[in-house]
Amino acid sequence: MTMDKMSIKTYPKNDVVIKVKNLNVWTPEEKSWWRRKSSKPSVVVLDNVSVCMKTGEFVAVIGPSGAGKTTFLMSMAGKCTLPNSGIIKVNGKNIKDAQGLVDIVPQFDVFMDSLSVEEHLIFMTEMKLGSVSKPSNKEMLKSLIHEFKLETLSHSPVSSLSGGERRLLSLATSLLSNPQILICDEPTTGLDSYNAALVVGVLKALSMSGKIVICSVHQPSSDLFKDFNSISLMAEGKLLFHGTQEDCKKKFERLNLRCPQNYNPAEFYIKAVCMDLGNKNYGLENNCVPDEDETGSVATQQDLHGTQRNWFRQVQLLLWRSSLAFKGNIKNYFFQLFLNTIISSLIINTCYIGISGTTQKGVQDFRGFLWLICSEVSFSVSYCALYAFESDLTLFKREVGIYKASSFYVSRFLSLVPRCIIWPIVFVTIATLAVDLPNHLLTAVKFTISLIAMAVASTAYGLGMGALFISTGMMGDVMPCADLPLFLMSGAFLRISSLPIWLYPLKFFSHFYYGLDALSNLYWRQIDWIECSSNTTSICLNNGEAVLLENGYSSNFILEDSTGLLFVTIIWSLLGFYGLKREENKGYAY
Ligand SMILES: Nc1ncnc2c1ncn2[C@@H]1O[C@H](COP(=O)(O)OP(=O)(O)OP(=O)(O)O)[C@@H](O)[C@H]1O
Repeated sequence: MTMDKMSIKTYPKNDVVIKVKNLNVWTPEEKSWWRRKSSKPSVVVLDNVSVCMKTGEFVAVIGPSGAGKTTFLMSMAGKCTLPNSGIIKVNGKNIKDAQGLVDIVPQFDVFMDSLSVEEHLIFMTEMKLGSVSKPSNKEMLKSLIHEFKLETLSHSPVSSLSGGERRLLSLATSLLSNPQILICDEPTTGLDSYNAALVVGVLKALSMSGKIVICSVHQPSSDLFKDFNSISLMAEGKLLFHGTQEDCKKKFERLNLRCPQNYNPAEFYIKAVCMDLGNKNYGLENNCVPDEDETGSVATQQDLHGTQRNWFRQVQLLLWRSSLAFKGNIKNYFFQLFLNTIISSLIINTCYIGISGTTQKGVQDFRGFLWLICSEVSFSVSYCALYAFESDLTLFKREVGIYKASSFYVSRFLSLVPRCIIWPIVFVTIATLAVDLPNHLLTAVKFTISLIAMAVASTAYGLGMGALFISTGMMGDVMPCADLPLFLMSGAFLRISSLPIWLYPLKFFSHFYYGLDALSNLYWRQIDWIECSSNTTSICLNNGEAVLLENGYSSNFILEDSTGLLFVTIIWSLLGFYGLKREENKGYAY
């Protein structure tokens, strides 16, 4: 596909202007908490940048490494995460009010890799535009798939795409909302010359269709470089030049810096500014510097929340996407089900064969049995939930603004609910087969319902822990430390009645306690008589009530355990949501 053949279906040709005035960006000063002295001083990243770009401009932002190109692009897209000052306006509107007019394609493409190209685009269309069944949205989707030559790939998983194809998919995704200004960070880096030409061709066609296309480019070949009609030359956070290729050439020639024939002009300019920075004044060739009296601000990514689908639709769409990812991963799911439930319940079943709580020896065994089914279910679901956000954190931070953090959290939680139902059913069915349960079927059903409620609370606990420690990656280290006091509160290892008074409130946060309390009550309340040997010298527990009393379990267990598990679920969900929101506030991932 060449640029000439490429004819991006347009999109109304409206004039668009982006003006940047006195843009300053700096890194925050870091102070160590034990000394007042700064441990990392603030560094200027962009130094008083002012520029104006107009419809049809295809801008190459060039400069040496660390010049501030990415920061400049992110600021213009309203996604800069560093402290900043200055004004950025699109068509006279403050950038934060210019929602949907600007979109960015970052250097690294991030997708949910198990989705197919078509599924990804449908998800994005639904999220950004609305129902794909609406004729205009259907038409937009079809034309983008066609223009970007993605038809043959539409059923391929994103993970199987080449670098160039992923770039095209990123571009198509950004163009769904028809932004007037498209910003691309190093769109050709890592691509071979064919794919680089393909991508640049597409971008040039877009600029010719009336958009402003701004790209940072690293070492573009001479052939590619001449496709750009504007250059922004940057070094050390300053914008040294902005204008046409011809003007740039003249400017350098006036400074006696002549690009040798057959030499790549982009490389020449970069080399020149690297060697001569500070000695020569390149001047800013910019024909529309913003008016003095203009006021406004640089938007942060949080300001740029465009129109979103309603919350329930967001949850539904995110669940749909998770289900697609799940379908691609179904083998793993069954393997986990086999290992976590079938194998471990078979082991328990084998070890506890024939036990009954009606003998003194059986009391100890049955207590152990109840603890094991409780802990196995809880640990398997909570540790699975612990890592649920980790793999998708970058994706979530890329999609900030498209949907709410709360809908992402809720959809992730809901996607784990089937596990909370299937795991206990399989576990209880197998594990209780060999033990002696009074009213076997009914008791097993009651066990299953209690374990399902406990599994939901354990999932909330795992998700909460995962979200709170996601950025440090320390959730796997922290969780066992939190598990210890929580399962000590279960009453399986330490009588609850013998807990020190100050530790007592902790039991109200323990899902292990509520789960084991429910199972114990369900079982021991049905044991009216426990055999006591006549020659025993120790205290004899002669019925189930006595066992419950000795452990310190509650008498009003249905109400206490159900409200307790609900309380634990809510507390951990709120903590987890706070953790996820904190990640969202850290800003866009670029
Ligand atoms: N979040 C940040 N925290 C600290 N320093 C930062 C941050 N973002 C950028 N910088 C610093 O700002 C300077 C400019 O970075 P930027 O990524 O914008 O440069 P660049 O021109 O895009 O570089 P390259 O061509 O190597 O990608 C660099 O020195 C970088 O270390």
